[in-house]
Amino acid sequence: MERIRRTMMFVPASNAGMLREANLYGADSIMFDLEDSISLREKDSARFLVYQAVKTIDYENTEIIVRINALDAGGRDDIEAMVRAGIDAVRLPKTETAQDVADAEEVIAEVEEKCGRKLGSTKIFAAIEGPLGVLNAYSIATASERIIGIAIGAEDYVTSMKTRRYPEKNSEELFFARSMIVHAARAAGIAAIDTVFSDVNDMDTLRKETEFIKQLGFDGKSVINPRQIPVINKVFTPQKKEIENAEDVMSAIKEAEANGSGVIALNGKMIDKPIVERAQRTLQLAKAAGMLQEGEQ
Ligand SMILES: CC(=O)SCCNC(=O)CCNC(=O)[C@H](O)C(C)(C)COP(=O)(O)OP(=O)(O)OC[C@H]1O[C@@H](n2cnc3c(N)ncnc32)[C@H](O)[C@@H]1OP(=O)(O)O
Ligand SMILES: O=C([O-])CC(=O)C(=O)O
Ligand SMILES: [Mg+2]
Repeated sequence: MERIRRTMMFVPASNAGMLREANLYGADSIMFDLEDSISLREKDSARFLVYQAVKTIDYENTEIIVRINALDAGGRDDIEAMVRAGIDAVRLPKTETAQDVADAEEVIAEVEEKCGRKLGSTKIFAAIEGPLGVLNAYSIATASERIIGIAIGAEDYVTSMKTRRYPEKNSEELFFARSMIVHAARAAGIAAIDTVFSDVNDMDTLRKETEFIKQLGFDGKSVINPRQIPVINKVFTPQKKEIENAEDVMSAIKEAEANGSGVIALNGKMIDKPIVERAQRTLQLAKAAGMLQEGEQ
């Protein structure tokens, strides 16, 4: 079954308590951070803590991702330890070009070979956090067979654009970058993940922002605090009414096909191929979110 990625929670890797409890909050993916939430003097101990955590804690079926440092700032050591620990994917920060992905992939492949892991088993998420990366989004998204998704990192992006975030103005400063990233991901057939929302007490704006990025086509959102998870998961989980509507669409099109037609009206609305594909997608997501059993519909 397809992996659902509504929420990817950043967990600062220097905090042993957070590492231990990271799986308790219902995030679809956990993303241990070795990069910007870790001070320089804690980098080595944080890497060691994540290695131990991944080796010894049962995170069950949750996807385990680690955000590494730039290759010339400790990232090679991060890859060495994380591939050995057996994580699912590496998140590359501040990806600017396809070459950045190729460079990381070379190190990952070397370590896989050295420690006997299956070649290609460590996947890559590339975070795009600056204007050059945005302009190169499609070549980044297609730079490696290992890439399973791209994400926008808005805090660094607005900083490099010499602006700031304006959630109170519908985040218009992010519209171009979000559009580029979601188009690149869709054209490449991989996941598109939106950026963090930094006010951990403003659930109302978080919900509105999540509804908006869902409207653009994103699969999910990066998270910085457990309290944000239920808000985002709810927006990205098909609701009962949507599931019922998708089931009605599937029944209607079966009836049309039985009568030799590819189009039919349901409650005054036209149903044909793209609408059927959307209904199938809703049912797939509902299954992945545990709302429907495998085999239903
Ligand atoms: C721009 C970027 O690079 S963003 C990515 C890097 N940044 C991060 O990873 C930051 C992650 N988030 C955090 O560190 C924190 O949530 C903060 C600093 C934003 C807010 O901290 P607080 O106000 O103390 O959080 P809060 O009071 O809601 O914490 C409640 C509980 O959740 C835990 N928690 C909070 N955030 C996280 C997290 N990201 N992962 C795991 N557990 C967490 C706390 O340890 C606490 O647990 P406890 O009740 O057992 O003590
Ligand atoms: O990737 C993210 O959403 C967090 C981040 O590093 C940024 O916003 O710069
Ligand atoms: Mg960043």
